[in-house]
Amino acid sequence: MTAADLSLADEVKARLRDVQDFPRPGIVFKDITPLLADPVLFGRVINAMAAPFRGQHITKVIGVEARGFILGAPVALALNAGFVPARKPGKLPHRTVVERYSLEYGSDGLELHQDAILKGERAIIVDDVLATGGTAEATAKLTSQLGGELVGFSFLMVLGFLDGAKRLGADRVRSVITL
Ligand SMILES: O=P(O)(O)OC[C@H]1O[C@H](OP(=O)(O)OP(=O)(O)O)[C@H](O)[C@@H]1O
Ligand SMILES: Nc1ncnc2[nH]cnc12
Repeated sequence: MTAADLSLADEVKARLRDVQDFPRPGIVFKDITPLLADPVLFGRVINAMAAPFRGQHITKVIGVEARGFILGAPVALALNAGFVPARKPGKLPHRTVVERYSLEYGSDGLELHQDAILKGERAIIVDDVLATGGTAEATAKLTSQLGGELVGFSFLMVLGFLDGAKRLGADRVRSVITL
């Protein structure tokens, strides 16, 4: 880690807002909206999330609804890759593949369009938070079902105490900060 990375991590940590007991009692919710409102910091975060995957011939970036859209679309542009939305059930209009999963505060489902990723395409998954890893694991399963080659995961933050990285394979997980 360089000195510049260290100061970015510190700035990101300083700009997150902790909201106690949201959306359930006992959860400390990491609110990224103060960071998104700062265009300079937002731009530096996107650059840092794309950096580990530059030169790796990524052709698709999959962003997970909803906060993963905000980060995933600019990361896709930074990597000169296409953007693929992984959406909550019933939102995508064309034929889909579906996975259900549980997360830190509930359970849900995700879908990809069947033609969103071609066989052998090199893809990464982008999201704001890695908590239990349920969401990212479901997205990885969808990518594999379509025949994509999942190169890795890029998160803004990893909640290290929840062990999600182990579930995904720690060597494939990159993040700007770990909490
Ligand atoms: O690692 P996990 O335990 O699966 O949790 C991480 C997921 O939880 C949040 O999404 P949420 O479903 O709350 O959706 P949102 O982005 O629409 O708020 C977050 O944006 C990740 O996608
Ligand atoms: N603690 C948390 N804060 C924000 N987003 C989350 N997604 C899962 N857990 C979260």
